[in-house]
Amino acid sequence: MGTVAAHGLRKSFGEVQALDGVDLDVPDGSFFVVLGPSGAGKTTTLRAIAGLETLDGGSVHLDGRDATADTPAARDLAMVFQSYALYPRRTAYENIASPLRARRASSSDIQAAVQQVSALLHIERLLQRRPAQMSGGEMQRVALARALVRRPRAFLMDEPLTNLDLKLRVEMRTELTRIHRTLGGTFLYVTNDQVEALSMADRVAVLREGRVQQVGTPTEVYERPANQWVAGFVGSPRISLLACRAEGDRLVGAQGWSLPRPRWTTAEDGRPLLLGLRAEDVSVEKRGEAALPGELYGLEPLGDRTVVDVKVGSEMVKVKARPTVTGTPGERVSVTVDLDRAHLFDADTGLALATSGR
Ligand SMILES: Nc1ncnc2c1ncn2[C@@H]1O[C@H](COP(=O)(O)OP(=O)(O)OP(=O)(O)O)[C@@H](O)[C@H]1O
Repeated sequence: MGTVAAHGLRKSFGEVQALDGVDLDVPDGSFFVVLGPSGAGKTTTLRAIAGLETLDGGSVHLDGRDATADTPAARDLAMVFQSYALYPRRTAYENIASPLRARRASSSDIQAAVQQVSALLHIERLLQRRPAQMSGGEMQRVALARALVRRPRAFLMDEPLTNLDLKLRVEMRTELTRIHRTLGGTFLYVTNDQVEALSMADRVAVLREGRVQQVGTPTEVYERPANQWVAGFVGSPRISLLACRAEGDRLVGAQGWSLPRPRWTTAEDGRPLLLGLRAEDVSVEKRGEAALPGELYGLEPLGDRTVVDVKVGSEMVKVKARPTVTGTPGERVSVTVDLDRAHLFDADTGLALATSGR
């Protein structure tokens, strides 16, 4: 078993309210990612769960038992940090073996366990090297192996891929998902990288200023963001938000445009709203009924696609287009909107509007 539950975690550092009532329910065997920007409280949350931080309030339950007062060792959790924290004078083998030695396992058991985890991480050829003789990515694998070699209740991982170059990071994302599937333990992983969160997690909690904004599958968080902030934080290019209000069967933009009111929205007339458009749900290539008149502002070629910036009045809409798209700044264009995929937020509260039947 490996369920981790944190309820109402509160922690301040002087003036800074790092955790402001964090609730997390991490199911046994899940790959659970806490996603948030720098300073959101991700590390503090992990440290609190690990027992490394004294809390101002809240509780931590492990496998259903209150562990709030337990020592870090009694919690039986393994931490992996972005700094590898390997013993510099010991070989990779000795580093990986160290948690088992501390438990006085027999040397044949240690050898079998180190071999098994090294095969899983493809690091057999590194076992006799010391940290100074390894690359960052290799050290990261050894650090992971050291965490994985014992079977803790859960693994807590604090941005473990941050120090790797892009290629290795992409590789390690796939590796971690594979390792999770092979080992079947509970992974609680924190990151500020939405691609990591969306690609690896089976559940994501989005954290901002010490508060959980939304918990859901990656698809739910992306497709049905609970509020304007989550919509803006998750997704690249960033979602475009246009000020508007509902009037009868129309949606009327502050910049003078008007679109048919989406059938699914329950907004009352006149309330200030924000229309959220993801770059893949709009296009500049064709004209249609639901179109925003605009002016081409710039093109950002990204190889497999080009992001087109279109100015609609004084607001900007980002459009994902084919790499072959052409245009000159200043040119009049029209942005076609897939209204069934658009989002509406209350401009005052930032909350997503209740939808009917979507
Ligand atoms: N020991 C400390 N003393 C004072 N302030 C702290 C301490 N630890 C964290 N903080 C503050 O608490 C807030 C949350 O920090 P935390 O490290 O948990 O954020 P984070 O989401 O992990 O950020 P990052 O992605 O940059 O690591 C930040 O404002 C940080 O400056």
